[in-house]
Amino acid sequence: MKEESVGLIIGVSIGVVIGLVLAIFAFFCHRYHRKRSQIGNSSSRRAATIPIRTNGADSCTILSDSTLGPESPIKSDRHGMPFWLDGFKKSSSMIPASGLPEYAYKDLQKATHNFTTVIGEGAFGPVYKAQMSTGETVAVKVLATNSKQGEKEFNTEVMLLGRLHHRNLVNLVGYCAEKGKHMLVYVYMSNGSLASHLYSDVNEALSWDLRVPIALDVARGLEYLHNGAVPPVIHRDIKSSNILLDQSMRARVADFGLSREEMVDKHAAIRGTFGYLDPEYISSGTFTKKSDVYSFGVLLFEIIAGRNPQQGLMEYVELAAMNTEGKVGWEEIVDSRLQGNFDVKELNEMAALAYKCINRAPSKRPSMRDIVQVLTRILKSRNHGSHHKNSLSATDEVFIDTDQLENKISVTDHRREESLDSVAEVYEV
Ligand SMILES: Nc1ncnc2c1ncn2[C@@H]1O[C@H](COP(=O)(O)OP(=O)(O)OP(=O)(O)O)[C@@H](O)[C@H]1O
Repeated sequence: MKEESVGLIIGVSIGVVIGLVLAIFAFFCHRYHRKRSQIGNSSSRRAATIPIRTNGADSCTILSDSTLGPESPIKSDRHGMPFWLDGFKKSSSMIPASGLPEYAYKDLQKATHNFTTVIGEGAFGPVYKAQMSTGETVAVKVLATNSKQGEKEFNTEVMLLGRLHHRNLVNLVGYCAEKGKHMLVYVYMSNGSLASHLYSDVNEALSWDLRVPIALDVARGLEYLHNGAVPPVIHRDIKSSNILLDQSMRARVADFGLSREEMVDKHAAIRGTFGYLDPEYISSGTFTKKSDVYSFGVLLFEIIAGRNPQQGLMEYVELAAMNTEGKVGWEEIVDSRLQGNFDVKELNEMAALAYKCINRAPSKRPSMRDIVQVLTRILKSRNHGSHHKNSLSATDEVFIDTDQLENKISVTDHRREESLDSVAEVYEV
């Protein structure tokens, strides 16, 4: 009996020990599997960082892989960084990211007759006209230097323009990053830059009738950048040589090498073009949408006067503004080549708008949306005759509070662009 109970106790003890071992094993197995599945989930949700602009202080949009979808072409390296941040070694990754096709070096070489068809030269490098074998004509900008800054601007253009589409922007149609060369391929603008029409002795003086629609085209391009693009874009270098004209003399905004989102960059060197720079930006180092508005105001005066802002245009404007004392008009600043061939009312309205844009206080400057509305109205009354009942005078403060409107009507960027377009279409009869 004694022996039997000892055996029973030993048996129970062994059973308990085995049970405990099994329980501990099962517990660790469970924990291990849970951890594995957590790792799996978190890596599939890990944020992919998509550089929107890599010029200067990088500004990024964070999208999760799940947002991108399982078939997302955007690949991250083991640190979760996109490949194309690493220079251009893996530039083909930019194709799906930018949505732009990559052109073959040899095709561009052939289309430009071995890079002999130069049509311009900018800070970025030479620009060539290229006749592709498909029949399309394009403009090819070749990055002249291998500097880091140049590469950054190349990256900026590809990433930025690849996602921006508007008929008043010079759309990027592709790029080439081959054989150590970096090239940007654009829609060809057969009438060259606005500057070449304002200042060239070869081209005839631009008629007044064309100047107002050109101003509206530029305003619409900028309005899209400020309010249609997600995230918004500030151009930072609005000037007449960055406005290009197509065969019907419709204008598009070009050159996004300096573009970036709104930012404070007190320590960075002032960038942009002398004569067009917002004084507030110079003193504070803060570049905002209103700094683009200032440059646009200078451009409007340049269009009116046919004078270069780098050669004292604004002093001339300030003198005229003092003389007018709000009563007379701006006739004295009009391009002398127009010799009376301009509409005085339109001129006064456009100059009054330009003067608002160059107000020293950014908060007193109109937004690009306001500007589009005013210029649209000017052209609308041109088409309807100057005695149109509902037309508004230049002195009326009619800037619509579109922010308030926006709160009421939630529209997608696309629809918003379309609705603005339909307002602006009015003059295109
Ligand atoms: N898409 C295009 N179609 C036709 N001509 C173009 C095109 N892009 C540029 N050009 C021509 O090449 C010139 C140089 O252009 P680019 O944008 O490189 O420099 P920029 O704007 O004149 O000067 P910067 O680089 O200093 O701003 C333009 O003035 C224009 O005459």
